Amino acid sequence: MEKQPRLLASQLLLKNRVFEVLLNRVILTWKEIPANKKRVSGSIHHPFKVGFCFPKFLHRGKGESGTSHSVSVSEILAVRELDVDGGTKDDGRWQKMPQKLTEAYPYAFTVSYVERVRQHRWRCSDVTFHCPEGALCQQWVQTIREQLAALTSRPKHLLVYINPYGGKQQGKRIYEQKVAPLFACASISTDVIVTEHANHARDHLRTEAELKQYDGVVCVGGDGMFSEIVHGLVFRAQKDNGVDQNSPEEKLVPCTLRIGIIPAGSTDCICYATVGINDPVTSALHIIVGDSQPMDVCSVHHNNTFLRYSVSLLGYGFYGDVLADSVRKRWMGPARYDFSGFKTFLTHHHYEGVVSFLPATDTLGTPGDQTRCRAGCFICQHDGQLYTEDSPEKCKTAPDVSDSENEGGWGVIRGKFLAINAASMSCACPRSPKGLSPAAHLADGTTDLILVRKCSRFNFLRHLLRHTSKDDQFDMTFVEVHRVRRFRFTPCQNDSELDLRENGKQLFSQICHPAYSSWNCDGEILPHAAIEVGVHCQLIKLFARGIEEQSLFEDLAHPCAL
Ligand SMILES: CCCCCCCCCCCCC/C=C/[C@@H](O)[C@H](COP(=O)(O)O)NC(C)=O
Ligand SMILES: Nc1ncnc2c1ncn2[C@@H]1O[C@H](COP(=O)(O)OP(=O)(O)O)[C@@H](O)[C@H]1O
Ligand SMILES: [Ca+2]
Repeated sequence: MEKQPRLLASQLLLKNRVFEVLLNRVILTWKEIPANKKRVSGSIHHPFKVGFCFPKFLHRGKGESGTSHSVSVSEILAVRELDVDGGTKDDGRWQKMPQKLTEAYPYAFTVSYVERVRQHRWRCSDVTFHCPEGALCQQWVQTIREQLAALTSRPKHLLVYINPYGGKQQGKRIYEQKVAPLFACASISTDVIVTEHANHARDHLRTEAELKQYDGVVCVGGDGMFSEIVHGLVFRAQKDNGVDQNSPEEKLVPCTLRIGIIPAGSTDCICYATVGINDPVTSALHIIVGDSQPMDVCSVHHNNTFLRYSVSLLGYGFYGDVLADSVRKRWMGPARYDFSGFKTFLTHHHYEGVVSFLPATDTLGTPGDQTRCRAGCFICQHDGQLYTEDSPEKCKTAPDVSDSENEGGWGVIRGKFLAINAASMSCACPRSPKGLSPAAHLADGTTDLILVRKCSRFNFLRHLLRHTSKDDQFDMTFVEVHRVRRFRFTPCQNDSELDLRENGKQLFSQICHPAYSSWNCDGEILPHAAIEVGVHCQLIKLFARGIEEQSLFEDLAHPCAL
């Protein structure tokens, strides 16, 4: 690999120890100089001469050197000059010989950067380097600033919506205390709107917001609030491009503005599944460094009329009933889902209907894969397509699409279901870290259709519990899963119920066993049970990068090992 040209190299003071500090186009490194190799030690003679020289790395071998740190330039948040003790800092001339090491380094600058701590959590760390000369200090600050200015993917101006009532009603406090200071540190300017009612953010984005001036939209809230932002932005993109949302077959125009999620809701599965953790500071840092993660969006129609978009879960039966029951219990906060979940489990209703679906036969992955959608996912980079122009030989073992009996053909399944779930991403969340469909992809243009047929309470409990353990929740006789591009659902009444009704026991039947459930669409109840769903590959983009592999971020945390 070609070596990156050096931009700056100096010996600077950090916490009273001398470090070799090096900046090239991609990385800032600082490495302690062992006492025996220091050119400057406790008694100082010519501390200023070290400034502009370009010394070789003094030590490469292990054990010989002191501590060494590196940070990728793309993960530096800001740099600022520090106003250190003015006593020794005058017009550039020295009044007297400095007695202490620190006196010989009277200028300083601080670099704020992303530090990875455990479990995908990011923090903002500061390191302050002391310089012997003001000019050198300024040169460092200016060079790093120029490097940061050249990073074009970073947002400069953001539109922020805060739902003050999401989750535990902490949205405003979380933004003001944890996020706003970081945006200010990174010189990001913001226009902040605290929502006053449901759909405030959606309607503002649909009509009023002057989107051209922004580099992104930030959503402080939960999955429901994120859904509002998606609806506003997707509607706006279609309106501006003359696309009719009501046509289920229409190809939608992608949104150009990226969306950042500061988690402050109840489930926060979209944040969790795209970042790996629900942590406001981590999310703010992903926004600042200008990450980009494309995501699929499902459109939901009823009788050729547009109903809603879904990004995470479309659930009929169990998850629909949980949501319907929890709506009136919002006062309980996030615990409402546990309460309603338990209650719905006990009622154990099943629903009859017909599911028809267009299988995604030409994709690289399957729902049973052990591989996971992670940062830089290979499958998502190819839009989930099996054949790409640049790699026709890549997938020789895959079935020949033209021979497949499913080509253009729809599968049809009629049955009695406890749950019908369509997960267009894993839906990982703190409740289920692997999610509803662990192998689903964020941006492959498909959704995983999970059909849970009528079974005993005991078996359904086993299935639910497997969402929280290593065991495969799909490996059960009453569960099947299909990776699909489109699907339809038509409810129908159970024959046995019709019999009951004909026998004049309607009331009993309706109370004990309602014919219809409702669809939970990213936390919203849909007004119709009969729906048609299509996946729109990579319709939106998030300020995220997907979940980082543990080993990858360990390497990045110690890039000297690379
Ligand atoms: C007995 C043990 C049961 C464990 C089952 C664990 C499965 C959990 C899978 C949850 C998948 C959640 C998908 C996300 C849905 C959100 O869009 C929605 C709305 O979230 P919000 O209120 O806006 O944060 N939340 C719910 C629970 O429907
Ligand atoms: N100011 C507001 N007052 C009442 N409801 C709001 C307000 N702003 C947003 N909402 C709605 O609150 C619902 C829940 O918000 P969300 O942030 O997802 O929290 P949670 O995860 O707790 O459900 C969303 O459907 C959103 O439309
Ligand atoms: Ca997908």
